[in-house]
Amino acid sequence: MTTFAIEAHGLVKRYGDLTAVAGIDLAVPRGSIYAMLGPNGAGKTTTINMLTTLIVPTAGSASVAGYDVVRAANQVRTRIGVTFQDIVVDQDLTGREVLDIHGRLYRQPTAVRQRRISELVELVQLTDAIDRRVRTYSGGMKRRLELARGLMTDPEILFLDEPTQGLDPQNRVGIWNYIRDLNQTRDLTLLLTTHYMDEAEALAARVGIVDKGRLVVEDAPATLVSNLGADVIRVRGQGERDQFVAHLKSVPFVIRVDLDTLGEFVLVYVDSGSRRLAEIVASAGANHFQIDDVTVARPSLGDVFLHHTGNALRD
Ligand SMILES: Nc1ncnc2c1ncn2[C@@H]1O[C@H](COP(=O)(O)OP(=O)(O)OP(=O)(O)O)[C@@H](O)[C@H]1O
Repeated sequence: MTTFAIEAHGLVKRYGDLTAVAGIDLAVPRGSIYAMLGPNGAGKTTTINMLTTLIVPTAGSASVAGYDVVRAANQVRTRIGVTFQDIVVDQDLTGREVLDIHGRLYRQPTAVRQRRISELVELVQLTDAIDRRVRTYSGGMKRRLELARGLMTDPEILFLDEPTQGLDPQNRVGIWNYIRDLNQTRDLTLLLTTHYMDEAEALAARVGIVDKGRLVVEDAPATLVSNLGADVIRVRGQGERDQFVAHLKSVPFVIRVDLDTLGEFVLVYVDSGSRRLAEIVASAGANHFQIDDVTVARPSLGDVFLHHTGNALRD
């Protein structure tokens, strides 16, 4: 048994001239939660589709649960669960029928299917709704049913493509709790994609930031953030901005300087915002930059994304 549930080396997917995934390396330890964070079109779904054997890589290799995703695709399939971004089930079916059909696809005997369904329905709290048509479910209930479907075959590894897309905050937190529970109580490895920074931060031991088909940086969320600096001073104003920025870059306690995507704010990463604020304000004045607005905050994963890609993380 390898220590990694998911491994990828130089994974590439091209569609004609378009490179959807441009060489991704991954090593996700067994029993951990890994989040791929990136904007729409970054290549997250394509990566998941390769890892779950739905599409064949153009180049590179990957193994899931110790099996090669191309040469041993069937072995991989019996060890994973997948939940998709969109509800893929026929909405005229009842929740129970959806789960039952999924079990049949995997040739589970009737008794096993029935046992799994009653266990999972309780787990995702759909007991009262399980015999209703999926069409009548709320968005949160459909997601929970998707989770249950992904778990029908008792997978070692669960892939979740944007598990809380389109849900309200309360439902999102509910799904997060299920995901955490699954990870802790069943030692399930989870790989999820998201473009919500709070989701990656709340759930994942490690976050890989994906942009334009590449993994630009990967680490524990707290490490990614603290590498930027303890605090970020955001400054908006008018005048000699370039001169101000050039000066900041020469100040010893300034760890990094970025501009936000609109070029509106100068982001000054420092060791201590409260201690350095007065000096930053003074140096703006000395460099002919008149401050309109200044705030001090802890950096976020959004700042990490901006720093590494030059873009804001947006839908
Ligand atoms: N079957 C396909 N044929 C052609 N291009 C594709 C195909 N699938 C994906 N792409 C392109 O590959 C790129 C990556 O898409 P992908 O869906 O993997 O991104 P993503 O990060 O999952 O985005 P989202 O958050 O919107 O799901 C996009 O430019 C997309 O248009």
